Amino acid sequence: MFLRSEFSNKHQKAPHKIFWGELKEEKILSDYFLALINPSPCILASSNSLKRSNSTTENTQHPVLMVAAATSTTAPTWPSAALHGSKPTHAFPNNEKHYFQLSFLQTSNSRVGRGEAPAARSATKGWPAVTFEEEVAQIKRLQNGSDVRGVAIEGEKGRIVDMTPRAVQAIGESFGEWVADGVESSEEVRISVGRDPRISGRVLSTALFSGLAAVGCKVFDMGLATTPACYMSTVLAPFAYHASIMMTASHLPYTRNGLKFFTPKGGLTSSNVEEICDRAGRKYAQRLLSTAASTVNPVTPTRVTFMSTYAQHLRNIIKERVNHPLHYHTPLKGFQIVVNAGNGSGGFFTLDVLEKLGADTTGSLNLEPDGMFPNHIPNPEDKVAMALTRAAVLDNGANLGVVFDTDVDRSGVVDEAGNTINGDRLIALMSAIVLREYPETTIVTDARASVALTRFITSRGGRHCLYRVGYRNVIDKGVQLNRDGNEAHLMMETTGHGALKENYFLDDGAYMVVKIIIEMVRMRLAGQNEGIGSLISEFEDPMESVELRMNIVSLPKDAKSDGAEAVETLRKYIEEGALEGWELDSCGDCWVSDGCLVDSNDDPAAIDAHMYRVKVSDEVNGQYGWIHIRQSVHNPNIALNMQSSVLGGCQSMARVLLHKFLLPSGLDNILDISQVKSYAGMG
Ligand SMILES: O=P(O)(O)OC[C@H]1O[C@H](O)[C@H](O)[C@@H](O)[C@@H]1O
Repeated sequence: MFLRSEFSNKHQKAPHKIFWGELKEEKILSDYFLALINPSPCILASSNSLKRSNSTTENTQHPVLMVAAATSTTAPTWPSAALHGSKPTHAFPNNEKHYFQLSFLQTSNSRVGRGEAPAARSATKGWPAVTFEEEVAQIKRLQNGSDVRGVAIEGEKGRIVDMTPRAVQAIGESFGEWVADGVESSEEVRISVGRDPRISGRVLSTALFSGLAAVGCKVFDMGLATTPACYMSTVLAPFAYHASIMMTASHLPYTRNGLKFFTPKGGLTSSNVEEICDRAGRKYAQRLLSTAASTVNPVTPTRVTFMSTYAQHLRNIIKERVNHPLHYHTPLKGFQIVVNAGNGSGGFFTLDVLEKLGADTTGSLNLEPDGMFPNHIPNPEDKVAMALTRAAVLDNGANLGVVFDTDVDRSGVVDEAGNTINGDRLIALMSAIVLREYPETTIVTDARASVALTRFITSRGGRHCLYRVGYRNVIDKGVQLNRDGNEAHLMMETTGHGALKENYFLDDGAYMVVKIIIEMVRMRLAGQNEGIGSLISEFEDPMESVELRMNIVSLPKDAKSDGAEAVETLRKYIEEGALEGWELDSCGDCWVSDGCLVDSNDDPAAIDAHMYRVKVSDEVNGQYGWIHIRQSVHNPNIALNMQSSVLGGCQSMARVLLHKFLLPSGLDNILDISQVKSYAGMG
């Protein structure tokens, strides 16, 4: 009898799917292995050799099949040296009973993956059936809010490859069907695909093309592209595709990859993506459990050079809005703008937008796409990225520095004095620009924004709506406010994601920069020479601002529900008055003037992660800070953000959290609270 279960490998500190087996005959085991690995070369290692040769197994391009002796005293000794490039052979003493745990740890560039050996499984007599639901769940777990994200190549300790070509193919098929369902006419469904420079992009996009083509879609390959460009390919003539997919994992490590989906109506919502992943999971599982071999059939998509049309579109916006009285076609003449693309997809902005408009871009950094991101993570929240850009601006005496994330849906800037403008400060800058154009408009942000930002917005006549973390939540809230008659022109997350009503409500880092550049030129034309940073000179940073994480240490399948329970438990503690001076923020109809949020408003989108913001006061200072607790979108952890207007305020909040909540509630059994302990000075 064989059992199969999830299990945490203590050496790898990560969950792995395992096969538990009691094996009597050499033949069965070796047949199973041969069928499973054939024809790919693989490494076969015992748990001991794996322990000893971790580096070997992690660096290899071959799948690793781990064979760990479990409880048996007669467990076989596998060759301690890993076998490369050949099928494993091992003589088992006949007619002896052996107990094994078999686990696929990692795969790459391989036709064999965890859960991807259908023929082998069904052909192996007596081997346990893999449950359909489990395989569906694997694909469903790739959903990350409104995106798909997963590990595409080996390299991360404790993470298995789950974004495999077959998974991507199945998602492509179900997205193609989903799009076709929404197309009224009988015309052929046309879908474009772009990607960032990640090294897994080429192989995975081949799988995506194949999936889309398999359900009858005509596929257009944009090659290296940006996320906003993918959306724009659905609206700009003559392209106007029915839909588009951007393959990217944004600022995540080079090992990850992901998908973002668009139709002319905008980005898909979390529930759309859930539906697509559910459908894809069924396809994937059916295929996996059938005896028929399944392969990724290569198709040749039509290659399009959309990025040059998109760059021209951005140039036209700048030309038209600046409307330069002397040189209409080169409105950026006389400006030096340094771009740091972080070796992601943003380099085009320097060459095809700024230089063609007359800007000097000397001093720009990391423009060459490189899917290993050798210099730093392309991310405007990254300290190195911002510091290098600041240095480049100051060294070159530039007027502006621009930092893009990998796929250019986020950006940050540096003003000519070297002030870095990201997070809340970027929202303040954009608010100043937008409120000039649309007085009294509502600005929607996530609830990690500072009280000072609310003050900044309201003092300029605007209204501030704080909403749930997650850029789609923020954007959807803005869409809903407009639909309900509350004009909201700017929706921005503190991560740098931002959308404008005038730009299709599209999450678009390039458009933010376009707006800032237009304002910079406009200011100079109006005789204001202080530079863009002067628009936020009154903005105050919070006295203290901290983010801590608590990893959820339960089994992966329980992590989501355990995370939700932890967050909900804090809510109950606060509602019951267990934490003196702590009060849940609430904002009734959801737009407010003085900054508050409880995540109880599940309109327009269903709650994808539990989160609350809590106001914190004491007798001496009155209300001095807030704490925001939430489930992470990407990883099994709880994020804690705190801000305080008094020195030591964040530490005192951390202490209360530790002693009045985490320890008494017993949540320290499912959460790793070491960061909180150490911040509270107790670690
Ligand atoms: O939950 P975390 O790991 O902190 O990530 C949260 C962030 O994830 C992505 O980057 C989304 O694009 C953001 O909208 C979100 O704020």
